Amino acid sequence: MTRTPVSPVNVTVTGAAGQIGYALLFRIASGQLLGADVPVRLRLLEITPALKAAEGTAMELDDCAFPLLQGIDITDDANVAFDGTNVGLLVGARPRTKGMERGDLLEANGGIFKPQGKAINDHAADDVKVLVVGNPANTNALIAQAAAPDVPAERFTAMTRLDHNRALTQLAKKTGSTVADIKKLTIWGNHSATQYPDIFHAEISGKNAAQVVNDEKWLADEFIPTVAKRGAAIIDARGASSAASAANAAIDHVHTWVNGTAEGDWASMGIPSDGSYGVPEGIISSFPVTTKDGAYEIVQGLEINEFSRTRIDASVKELSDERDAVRGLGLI
Ligand SMILES: NC(=O)c1ccc[n+]([C@@H]2O[C@H](COP(=O)([O-])OP(=O)(O)OC[C@H]3O[C@@H](n4cnc5c(N)ncnc54)[C@H](O)[C@@H]3O)[C@@H](O)[C@H]2O)c1
Ligand SMILES: O=C(O)C[C@H](O)C(=O)O
Repeated sequence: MTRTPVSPVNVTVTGAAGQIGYALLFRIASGQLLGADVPVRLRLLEITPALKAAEGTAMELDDCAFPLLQGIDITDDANVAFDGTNVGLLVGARPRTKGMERGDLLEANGGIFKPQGKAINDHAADDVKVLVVGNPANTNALIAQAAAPDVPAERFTAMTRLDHNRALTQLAKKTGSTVADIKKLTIWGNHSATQYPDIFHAEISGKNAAQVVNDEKWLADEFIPTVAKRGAAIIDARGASSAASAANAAIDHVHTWVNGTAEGDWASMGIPSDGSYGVPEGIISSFPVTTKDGAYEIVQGLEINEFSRTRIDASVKELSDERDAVRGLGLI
C-alpha cells in the first residue's frame, strides 16, 4: 500500500542557538512535538552573531538523520523565519541583567516580541499556534499578540507547563504517589514568583488532593514557594536557567494543544483571559484548560476558596501592572 505523503508542518524556533533551543530542536525533529507520523520543517531564528552556532546545531540535526525532518532554514530575519509557520516557539528573549529595572526589561523585550508578532501577523500560516517561552513570558506573549491583529488572539499562549510539571512532582513526593496518579492540578496567573499552583481541585488516584495532603501550612509555606521559586533555585544550583525541563514543558504544551487533554484531566496554559474567574479580559494569564481538535477551553465552574482567591488576585494584579507598563511604553 502506498501512503499519501503528508505535507510537513513548519515549526519556527526563536533563540534556536540558546540552551533551551539545544534541548528542544532534537525532540521536535524526532516527532515528540506533534506526533511520530508528522513530518516537520524547522525554521531557526537567531540574532546575527549567533547564526554560526545555529548552523552548528543544524549540522547536528542533519547528523541525526531524523526520518521526519524535511528541512532546516536558518535566518536572522523574522519575516523569513515566520513565513508559512504553523507552530511558533518564541524562546529567544532579552534576559534581565544587573542594574536593569523591570521597565527596562519589558522595553528590551518589546523590541523583540513586537516585530516578531508583526512578522507572524504578516507571514504565518492561517492555523498558526504560538507559544512564548522567553521571559517575562506572559507579557511578551501579550506584546506579540497585540502586534498581530489579523491572527485570532487565542493563538498566542505563554508557558506555565513547566510550573505545572514542577507542582506535579512536588505533590507526588509529599503524598507518596506518582505523577501519573495526579490529575486536575492548576497553575493560575503569571509565570513568576507570584504564580499560584492550586491543588484544591486536583485528584490523586481519584481522591481530592487537598484532603489527601490535609496540611495547609505545608501548602502555604512549602509547596507554593517551592514551585513558584523553582526557576530561581535551578539558576542558583546550575548557574544557568532551566533548559531541558523548559524544553520538555514546551513539548508538552504544544503536544497537548494539538493532540488534546486526556479524559478526566486538564493542563495549565497561559492564555488571553476571556474574563473567567475574575481575571481581566485580555491579559495572558494561566488557567486550567482542556484541549480538543487543536483548540482549548477554560475549565469552568470551579469553586475558588478564599485561600486561592487571594493568591490568584495577587498574580493577576502583577500581570495587569505589566500590561499597564507595556501600554505606557507604547508596546501594545
Ligand atoms: N516560561 C518558562 O517556563 C521558562 C523556563 C525557562 C527559561 N525561560 C526563558 O526562556 C528564555 C531562553 O532561555 P535560554 O536558557 O535558552 O537562554 P539562552 O540565553 O541560552 O538563549 C537565548 C537565545 O535567544 C537568542 N536571541 C536573543 N534575541 C533574539 C531575537 N531577537 N531573535 C532570535 N533570537 C534571539 C540569543 O542569541 C540566544 O541564543 C529566557 O528568557 C528564559 O528566562 C522560560
Ligand atoms: O529563566 C528564568 O528566570 C527562570 C525560568 O523562567 C524558570 O522557571 O525556570
